[in-house]
Amino acid sequence: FKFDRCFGQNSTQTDVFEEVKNFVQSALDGYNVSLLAYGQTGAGKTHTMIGGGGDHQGIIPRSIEQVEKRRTRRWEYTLHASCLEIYNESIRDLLCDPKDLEGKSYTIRQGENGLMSVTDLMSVLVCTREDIHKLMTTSEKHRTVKGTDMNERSSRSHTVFQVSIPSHIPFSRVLHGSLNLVDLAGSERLAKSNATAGDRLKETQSINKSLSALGDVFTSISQKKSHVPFRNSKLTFLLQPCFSGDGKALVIFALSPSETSTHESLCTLRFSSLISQCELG
Ligand SMILES: Nc1ncnc2c1ncn2[C@@H]1O[C@H](COP(=O)(O)OP(=O)(O)OP(=O)(O)O)[C@@H](O)[C@H]1O
Repeated sequence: FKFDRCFGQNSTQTDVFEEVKNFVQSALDGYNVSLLAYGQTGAGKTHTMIGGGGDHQGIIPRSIEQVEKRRTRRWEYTLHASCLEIYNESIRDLLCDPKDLEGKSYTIRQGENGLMSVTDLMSVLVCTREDIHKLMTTSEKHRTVKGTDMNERSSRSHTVFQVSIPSHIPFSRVLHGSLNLVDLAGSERLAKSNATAGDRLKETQSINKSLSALGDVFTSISQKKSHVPFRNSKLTFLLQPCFSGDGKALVIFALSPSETSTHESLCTLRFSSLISQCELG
């Protein structure tokens, strides 16, 4: 397998972030940028994307901060953030109090400019570091996490942080870039997480189906097919602008060092191999 970069056990999130810094900033130049964390349960996707406090902040808070920092007096832009999860192929607003979800209908719509929007989704203006932290705390509180044999706080959904960035270049046009930071649900086999019955089984089947739809999209792109099946899952439909046209995508693969995870690690590496063959626009 060939990688762009490999980080070992002693790497810090700062090492990883140094690599992605310039990438996320291209959202300011009008690109639809997505950064996804992929891997089996417990491998460290959420740790990488969300992280903890202080020096242990993950990629999501660092990226939003990084983009916010580039504001100059000549280059005006605003950051509007929203956060959703895709659970059993349904969208939930993670910034909305669960008590207030009744009557809301979350549907993905494609605008005339090709960009996606989700109806009824809450969007907040982000101006300061405190705004980012508030956003992270609220969404963390509302995410669907359950204990499995592999991770006592396993994410059972795909979490998508979206930042839309309309920016006005003086005497020029308005750009509509976006940053989509995605913490994917685990890619493990059913038996591995012992999710073999009830709700947990349904969740895992739904996760596997949508990850397989993501794989189908990358297979079609790598084979330069005229039809790419974006509409086969909510996740791929939502991220369509990032995987075509003015899109940019970067995937971080999280691997478990344990020998018992060899099968899952190989599957993850095969997926990474497929993605490295894709050319976007
Ligand atoms: N690089 C790391 N350094 C320290 N702790 C880590 C690291 N990676 C993961 N962990 C810890 O391992 C546990 C599992 O990690 P995490 O929740 O990020 O996995 P995940 O891949 O998101 O799993 P799931 O798909 O089940 O949500 C957590 O307690 C996390 O803090």
